[in-house]
Amino acid sequence: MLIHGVGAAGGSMGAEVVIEGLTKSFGRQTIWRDVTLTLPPGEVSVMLGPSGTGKSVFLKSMIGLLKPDRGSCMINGVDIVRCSEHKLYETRKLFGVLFQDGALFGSMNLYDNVAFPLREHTKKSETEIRRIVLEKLEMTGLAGAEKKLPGEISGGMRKRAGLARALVLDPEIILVDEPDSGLDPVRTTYISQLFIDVNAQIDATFLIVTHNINLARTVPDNLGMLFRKELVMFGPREVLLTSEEPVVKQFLGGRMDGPIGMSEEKDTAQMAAERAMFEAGHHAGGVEDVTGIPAQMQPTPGVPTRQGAIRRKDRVMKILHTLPPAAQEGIIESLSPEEQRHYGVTPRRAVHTGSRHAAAQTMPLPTHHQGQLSDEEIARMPQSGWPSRTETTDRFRGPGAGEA
Ligand SMILES: Nc1ncnc2c1ncn2[C@@H]1O[C@H](COP(=O)(O)OP(=O)(O)OP(=O)(O)O)[C@@H](O)[C@H]1O
Repeated sequence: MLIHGVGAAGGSMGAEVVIEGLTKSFGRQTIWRDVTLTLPPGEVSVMLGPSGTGKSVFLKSMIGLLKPDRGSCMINGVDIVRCSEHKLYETRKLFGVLFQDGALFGSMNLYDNVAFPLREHTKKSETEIRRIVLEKLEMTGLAGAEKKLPGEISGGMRKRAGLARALVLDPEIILVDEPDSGLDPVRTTYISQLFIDVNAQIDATFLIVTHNINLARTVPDNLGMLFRKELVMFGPREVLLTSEEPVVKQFLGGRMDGPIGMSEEKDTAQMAAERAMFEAGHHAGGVEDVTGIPAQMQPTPGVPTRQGAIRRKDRVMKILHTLPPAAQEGIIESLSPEEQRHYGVTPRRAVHTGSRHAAAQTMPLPTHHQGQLSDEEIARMPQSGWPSRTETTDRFRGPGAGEA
């Protein structure tokens, strides 16, 4: 998607979202409990989870459309769970939300749909509104489609129009509910590329909830997973993509072999019976040979560098020693030789095989490191070797393990 007329990422950076001990039930049914995680500013995070685990409820709780029973969700010093109606109204303006079908008004053309929040929430003149609407339509590849009604365009276009509308109030946080629903894999990749490009242009914090494994493996900086009413894990993408946690492994492989069953979770007897079947040779489905950490999607050439990705490098290097060995290795391998020197780390494997490294070799290397840590800060970073597997995986297990 070509992006014209939009400058380098400027203005404010995305907001950090700090969620602690968040619990939500409807009557006696607990949806999830004790969810603790931090969405780092300007980074892209994906929340995975089998159907019905409450991913949509989670998004709605973040914008105060649903009231959690316990816990807090802090954004710029405001707790969405407990703040006044007035504060909630103000804080909601920081969010851009892209609902599954774009949630457009069927009787309004795209121009009026995208202009709607500006007319509703600002006192801007129609001239100013026109400038903003056309800019956002251009950004989302919809220039020229202003007069179309939602019913006259494809599902992918409706989603992009929903995104254009989510962008008009300059959001600091963008929430996306199942962007791939109803889209083919190619269109899903295009919309993913658009998220990365928009993130690079406006540096907003993204949270995308999805079932889509491809998207989860290639788009975000951070991955989380909800299962059995809890946040199983949340952390840098490399942690989940190399995780041995059965539910994470099963989900990312799209396999039948594991704790997730046909409708909800399996009981022990069913799991054992199925295990025997898979061991006897029945194919568990999914993509078992696609494991490890694929290259992350990058902004389209010509689009500014992602400030969130730059900050993330320093952030993950600071917590590197707390991560499981396979994740550490993945992170170190994702750095250019210059960055490895800058952070004082070396890849463990001297000889690489596989497509990821081959791809990395053909990419132009940055001419200077992209992190922002001073030499002194790097000197103070714990580089105490490789921690033991048990020590580190425990940190990424269970609801208490939410720090990104
Ligand atoms: N307003 C509500 N009142 C009562 N129960 C609700 C309400 N909203 C959602 N639920 C219940 O919460 C659970 C989680 O729903 P949610 O839509 O968040 O799941 P999800 O993970 O987004 O699923 P999917 O991937 O299928 O969209 C479901 O059992 C649903 O019935």
